Amino acid sequence: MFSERKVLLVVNPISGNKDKQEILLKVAARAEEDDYVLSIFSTTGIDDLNEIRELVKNLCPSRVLVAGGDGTISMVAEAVQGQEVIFGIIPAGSANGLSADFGLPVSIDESIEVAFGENSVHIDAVKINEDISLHLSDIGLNALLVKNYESGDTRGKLGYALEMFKTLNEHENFQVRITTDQGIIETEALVVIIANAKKYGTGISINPFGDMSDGKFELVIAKKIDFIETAKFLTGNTEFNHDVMEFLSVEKAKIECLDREVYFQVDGEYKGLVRCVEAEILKNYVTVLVP
Ligand SMILES: Nc1ncnc2c1ncn2[C@@H]1O[C@H](COP(=O)(O)OP(=O)(O)OP(=O)(O)O)[C@@H](O)[C@H]1O
Repeated sequence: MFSERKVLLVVNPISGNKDKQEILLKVAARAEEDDYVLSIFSTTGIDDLNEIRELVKNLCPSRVLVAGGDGTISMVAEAVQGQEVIFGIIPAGSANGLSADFGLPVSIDESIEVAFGENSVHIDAVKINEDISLHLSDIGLNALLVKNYESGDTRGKLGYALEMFKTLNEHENFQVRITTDQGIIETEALVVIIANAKKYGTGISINPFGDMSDGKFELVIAKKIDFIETAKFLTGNTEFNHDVMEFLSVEKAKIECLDREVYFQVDGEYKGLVRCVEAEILKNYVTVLVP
């Protein structure tokens, strides 16, 4: 039987290069106010998924709150999936793309208010090979940027900006074959994005059709760098030149890189080089507290 009054807070101590003390103190105060028994789990970066899964099974909290970036949020969503909990987010990463897509407030006080509130939505996830993505994953240019960022010395938005120059120089297009129930596309690509959501944490809206609860995900295929099409993206225009950009809304896809292995990232976590990814929607994956 799940207790109504237990809350687990999962904190990533290193995300976004931010001290989490204020969050811990404020969540503790709010939990006490609302008569919740609070437990805290601090991630280590090693086997967190299994440890949190076990902890949630044993503790039976009714709410699990996460203070971290997108990688931590996705990992905890996977850990609590299938268990009877609702999921609250206190944005504490460097980019916080997922939180932006949910329209979550950026201030700690307001996000704690939402995380202890009653308003929730079911959201889908995308299973990509063995990984779970709630937000945006991709192969190609952006995944190389994530790889460079992870191995760089500077965290936060400045870190991304510094690595962008290096990444644009290093990147090469690749040949890809994409098989869906809408047919087969074979093309050269700069990046293929598997998008459950709309925006990267930088605020760039990459998928104007994104809806995390619609039972589908989008494939965004950018074939080359084109400033006019990029400007259209940024201004929310959805009429694209199909020689440059292609969108598909699907439940399942197979993406094969034909000429070489390509960089792959899931919700901001670099996963290595891949030759093939298979993606499938998992409908109503978790329940998330929203404003
Ligand atoms: N205690 C820890 N020490 C080192 N790495 C950790 C620790 N806890 C979690 N991690 C790593 O943090 C990553 C997830 O970070 P997350 O996406 O939440 O934040 P972020 O916004 O990416 O933060 P940043 O942008 O500063 O990396 C995972 O790779 C995970 O292995």
